[in-house]
Amino acid sequence: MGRIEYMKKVVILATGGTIAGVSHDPTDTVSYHAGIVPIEKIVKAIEPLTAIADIATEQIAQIDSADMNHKIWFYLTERINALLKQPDVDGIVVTHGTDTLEETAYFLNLVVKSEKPVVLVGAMRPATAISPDGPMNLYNAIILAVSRTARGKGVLVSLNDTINSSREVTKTNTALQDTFKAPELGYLGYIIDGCPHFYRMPTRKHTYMTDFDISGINELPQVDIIYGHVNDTGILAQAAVASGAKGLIYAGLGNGNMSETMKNTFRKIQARGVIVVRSTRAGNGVVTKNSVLAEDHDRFVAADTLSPQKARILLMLALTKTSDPQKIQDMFWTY
Ligand SMILES: NC(=O)C[C@H](N)C(=O)O
Repeated sequence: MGRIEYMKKVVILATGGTIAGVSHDPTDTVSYHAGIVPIEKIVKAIEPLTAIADIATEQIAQIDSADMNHKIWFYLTERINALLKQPDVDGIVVTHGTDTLEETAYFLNLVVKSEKPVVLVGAMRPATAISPDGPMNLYNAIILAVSRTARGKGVLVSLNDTINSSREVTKTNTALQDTFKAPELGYLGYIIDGCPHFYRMPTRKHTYMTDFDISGINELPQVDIIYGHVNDTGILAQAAVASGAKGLIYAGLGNGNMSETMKNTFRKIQARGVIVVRSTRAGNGVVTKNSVLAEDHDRFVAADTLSPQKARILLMLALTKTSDPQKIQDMFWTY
């Protein structure tokens, strides 16, 4: 391997989160305010970054990721697509709060149109902690963003020395640094001593391979998530539709199963043209077109291995193209 001939360029789009968080006491790890420290200041404090890339920063937002919204998603998408069209930009890093990071990552995974690396990163400890995780996480994210091996693998998520696919990753622990995992399908790889090690490839279509283009639209159809439980009444599902939902994700029991009450509720809702997707509250596993619901195969869409919150994103985008349940089912087997 020869020397790097020119400095690769990475643009960091900062949205806030704990990586930019401030606490009163440096020993606090969960009591703090997210989204305070400007990205420029964070970058300046990480000396080794200057050796690996030419870095530009844009402060897109400064929020706790609980306040992430579709408007910011649209703007992020527009910026990322425009920046990645520039020949001098090699990759993008998005700093983000961890609570909804996986949702933004999967959304971008479906709407960014480039093979160049896009990496989402955050932190579990605020910037003011005795030993914050943000600086190392950001360093690793930049490493990935300039890496040839990260190209064409869809939007990636990197925290705690790991590399995850945005489709599969989820936050698994409320407070610990070791929280971003794809519990069942596994990490794509690790970053060790500033070097990415990939072991797996995402197999589902992403980024430049998808059919989704949001450049001509400015809002997504309303899709709500209904959480399944014993003695479910269907009232919340009906309320969602009454308030304008065009699609519902059912975080169902086991393999997307449901009570007779919910079957009847969802059949009526589906007959009105609202798309009903069966997902699971189990946290792992594939939701299939199972035999228990055989007579409803054509009525309800199966979410495959997507979590309810990611199924919601795919359904919103699918509804920008079609409201045919069969075509939407195909998209759930594809993305
Ligand atoms: N660790 C974090 O970033 C959590 C924070 N509440 C956020 O999502 O913005």
